[in-house]
Amino acid sequence: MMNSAVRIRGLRVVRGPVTVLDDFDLDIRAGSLTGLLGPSGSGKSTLMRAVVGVQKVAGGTVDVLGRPAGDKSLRDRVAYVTQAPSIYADLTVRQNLRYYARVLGAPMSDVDRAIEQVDLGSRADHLVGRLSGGQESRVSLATALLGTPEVLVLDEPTVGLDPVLRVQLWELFNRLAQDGVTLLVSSHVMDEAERCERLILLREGRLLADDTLPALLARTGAADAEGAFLELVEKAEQEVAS
Ligand SMILES: Nc1ncnc2c1ncn2[C@@H]1O[C@H](COP(=O)(O)OP(=O)(O)OP(=O)(O)O)[C@@H](O)[C@H]1O
Repeated sequence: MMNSAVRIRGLRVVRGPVTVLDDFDLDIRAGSLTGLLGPSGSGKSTLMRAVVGVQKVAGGTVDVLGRPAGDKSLRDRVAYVTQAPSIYADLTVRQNLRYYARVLGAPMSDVDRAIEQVDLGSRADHLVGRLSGGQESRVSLATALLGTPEVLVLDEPTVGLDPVLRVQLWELFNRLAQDGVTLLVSSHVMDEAERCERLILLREGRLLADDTLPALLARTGAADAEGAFLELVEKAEQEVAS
């Protein structure tokens, strides 16, 4: 049996007038790097919110590390970075991280390690308010690396980053997974699929595919993730029409 870090069964989420997820099942293996891909509005953030336990759900179960999502015992075992950075513009990078380390009860020695991991060593004493958007989102990411979270849920962490930095971050995610961390990382950039061990393709709250990139390409005959996605969308639409 798979050693699941995340186990979702029959999840139903309704936001306003929209049923975003319905009868949704998913297992994420412990120590894996899973890419959650799909167009804007497909339900990626909603799914991530459910995994970290901040989303009101209308039905089904979400278990993380064997506990219900959002359970108190998961507080320092699961880290979540949203698209909106929750860091202080009037503090330096290091001051922000020291603050979060204190809040989380993480050792102060984690601060410099996390700053190095996101490649912000040369900016450690700069005010966050004076950083670029990409640098700012890396400070957010660094806060999630404090302590030793077993599950990292990252909502579009590479948005606004240049290609070199994006590659570096995906390398970091892969290294963390090799060290046993379970990562769920969303993106609407299909070519990021190449960097994940496993892909989840979402469209309108439906799981279009849950596979490795090579398997997905073989199955669809497409040359890349974007082509595979379009192929699967077309197939799904034909099924609905027939
Ligand atoms: N606060 C909200 N109230 C009502 N509906 C919402 C709310 N937030 C999101 N939705 C709806 O839920 C659906 C899924 O949104 P979600 O943010 O999960 O998508 P996403 O794939 O993460 O998109 P993006 O890449 O743009 O962040 C969309 O139809 C959206 O309009």
